[in-house]
Amino acid sequence: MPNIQMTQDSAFSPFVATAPGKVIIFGEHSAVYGQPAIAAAVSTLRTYLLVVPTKRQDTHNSEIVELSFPDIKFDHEWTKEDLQECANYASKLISNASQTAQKSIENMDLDDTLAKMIGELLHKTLPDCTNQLHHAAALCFLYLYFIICPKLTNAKFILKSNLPIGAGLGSSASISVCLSLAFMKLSNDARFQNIHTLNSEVKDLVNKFSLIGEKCIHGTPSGIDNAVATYGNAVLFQKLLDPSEQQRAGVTNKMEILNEFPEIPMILTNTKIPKSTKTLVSNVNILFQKNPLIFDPIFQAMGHITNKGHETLTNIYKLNDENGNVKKKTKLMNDLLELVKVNHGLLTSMNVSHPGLEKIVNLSTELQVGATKLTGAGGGGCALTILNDVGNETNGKEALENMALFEKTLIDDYKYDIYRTGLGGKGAYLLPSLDQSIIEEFQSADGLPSSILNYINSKIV
Ligand SMILES: Nc1ncnc2c1ncn2[C@@H]1O[C@H](COP(=O)(O)OP(=O)(O)O)[C@@H](O)[C@H]1O
Ligand SMILES: C[C@@](O)(CCOP(=O)(O)O)CC(=O)O
Ligand SMILES: [Mg+2]
Repeated sequence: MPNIQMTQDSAFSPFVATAPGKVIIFGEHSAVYGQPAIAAAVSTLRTYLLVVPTKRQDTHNSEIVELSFPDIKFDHEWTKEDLQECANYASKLISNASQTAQKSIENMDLDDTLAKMIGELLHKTLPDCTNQLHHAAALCFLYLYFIICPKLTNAKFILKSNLPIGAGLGSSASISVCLSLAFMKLSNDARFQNIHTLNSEVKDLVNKFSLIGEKCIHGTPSGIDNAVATYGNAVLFQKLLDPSEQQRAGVTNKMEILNEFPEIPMILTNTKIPKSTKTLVSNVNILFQKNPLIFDPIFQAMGHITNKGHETLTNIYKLNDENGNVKKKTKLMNDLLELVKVNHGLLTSMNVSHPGLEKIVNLSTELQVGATKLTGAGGGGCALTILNDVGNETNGKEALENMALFEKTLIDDYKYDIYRTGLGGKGAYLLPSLDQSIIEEFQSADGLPSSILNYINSKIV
């Protein structure tokens, strides 16, 4: 580790970038194969990135870039010399991109040479790094750094999240969005000058850069997670696979913000069984390559579930809005639960469930509290239980007792965590100025104390 001294004055004021996690309601995995999927932001579970100027240099008077990722116990700093070769290559890449039909770097695919050069840089500067979590996070950080502001030094990036990591709630996308926003703010590129307004143009850029970050972490993302982390709310999303269709539409995916999205009673359960999206997505691809005639129809069926689910959710919203009749609502909720069950069954058929997830599925069936599906990549992580419409005429005392028993069993017997959180809400956000006391507390506190969360969240409007 370099011996650090204090030097010149700061070049920018500390700021925070934040982005939420997400829950996929219908269509994980099939989304990667161009099928529609529905997801919603979980705006209470977010990643927060504090960026501060460092005013430090190492013993050879080299400026540095520092990263502090305490959630995964990963700290590192690179000197300007460490970063120089990749920065030179990336600067050429950025300038070449502006002369192509795509016009700018965020429209280009992941550059294999740059990714390889960063791999070598990591091998040289972190020779003992065998931790996959560290490696993926460092690759995402450095790739976005090089393609957005490769000349930046004297900055420290402190990233903390109250989202469970690797649990299917989109922590990778939320960090990609925070890093993209932060690097865009620190870049001198004229295209990012309106960044504070976070208007739709800026959000479109954040969405594109964060998709590149997701590619660094798990290879072939559909783009739904970073879209929700960027735009917030609930979205109906479809990746366009056919280049001619992309060209016709002028975009690489179709996305509709769902303004008619009802509040649905649900519980999220985190099994705490670790999983890697990269591995699960690649395992599904192996199955698909081997038997496309079997798996393509499964993906298509999941697409139909999403469309039917969209229609059902919209009808529930309309009924709620009109204070509509209970019988109709019960029927619609039953339709929704049916779709949840089929979606989970299809995910199981592509081998992305886990015995720890099946325990939740079985318990919710046994106690008749609702229907459960895995959410996110599966293989562990979280399950989403959509609950019966408690409170209607068919649900009395017994239903409430079963609900209590469901939660108690999950927590006390299975040792799982549960979240009772609403869906939707604010997407990416930038806080350009902060009280000094918050900056200090953010850096020194273990995790994210409520004083920090309350302060930052109260400013997200
Ligand atoms: N708070 C965090 N700090 C550092 N890295 C993080 C953080 N959250 C997510 N990551 C990165 O994202 C990866 C997890 O992404 P992924 O496997 O897609 O799971 P998910 O997106 O479901 O949480 C981790 O391996 C790590 O590299
Ligand atoms: C499996 C997938 O559909 C969702 C992955 O979500 P997560 O990383 O498990 O939160 C992949 C994707 O859509 O990019
Ligand atoms: Mg992820």
